[in-house]
Amino acid sequence: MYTLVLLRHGESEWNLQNRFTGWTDVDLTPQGVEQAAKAGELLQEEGLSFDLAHTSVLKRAIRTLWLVLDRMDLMWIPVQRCWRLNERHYGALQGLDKSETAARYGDDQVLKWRRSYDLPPPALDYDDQRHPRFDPRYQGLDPRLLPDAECLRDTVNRFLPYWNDYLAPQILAGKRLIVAAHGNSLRALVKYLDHISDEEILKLNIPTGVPLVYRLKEDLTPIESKYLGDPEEIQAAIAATAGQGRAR
Ligand SMILES: O=C(O)[C@H](O)COP(=O)(O)O
Repeated sequence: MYTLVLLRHGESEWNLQNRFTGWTDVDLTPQGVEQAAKAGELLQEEGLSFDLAHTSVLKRAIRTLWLVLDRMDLMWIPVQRCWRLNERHYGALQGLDKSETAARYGDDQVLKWRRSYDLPPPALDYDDQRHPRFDPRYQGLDPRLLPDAECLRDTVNRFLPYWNDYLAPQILAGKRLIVAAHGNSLRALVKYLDHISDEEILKLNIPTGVPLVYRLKEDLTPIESKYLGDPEEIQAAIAATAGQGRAR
């Protein structure tokens, strides 16, 4: 049996402001910092440890990982960062207030943009200065790989090569991994691992800063998965995440 830990970053500045974030590189709030340290504590209390860590190239996930590893006295383990673990690209919605967007386009439309498998949000303009092609961290990549908006299917497709090339082989080699990433890049992984249907994935919300522990069989199919922490608080955090896209 293998163990794999997934962790969405702690609360970010734009989570707090309820704005679509995607590839925008915002930092953690003080509460997000606290959530990350608490996640480290919970992981340690659970008796877990790690050999390798993976994260995106966005600072809310990187800092969350730092705080977890610091809390666990594991700052020395190798960390691999990759754009393939980034949040789903939210296209032209990035920066907009989620509730205001729902008031304008309707709750149902925003739910589809946030949670459907195959409906991408409106794309960022190719010449928009926020387009990833202008960001130095993506300079070495084939520009055709860079998204201007993604539906979850697109995120699954860019995430899977990372699973196949790094995560799965490392787990099979006996390495204990933690993956600190984002609400929708982790939905992509959970969908893949748990074989969640395109319809059911609409209902999956992952809260900030709560470790999700998977136990996997030898063939990497899940035996079980569970969040660490107080079940009521976790349910409330999941419901709050789901509710962010409704008009007030
Ligand atoms: O990119 C974002 O706005 C959040 O990290 C995830 O947002 P969502 O829960 O609205 O998909």
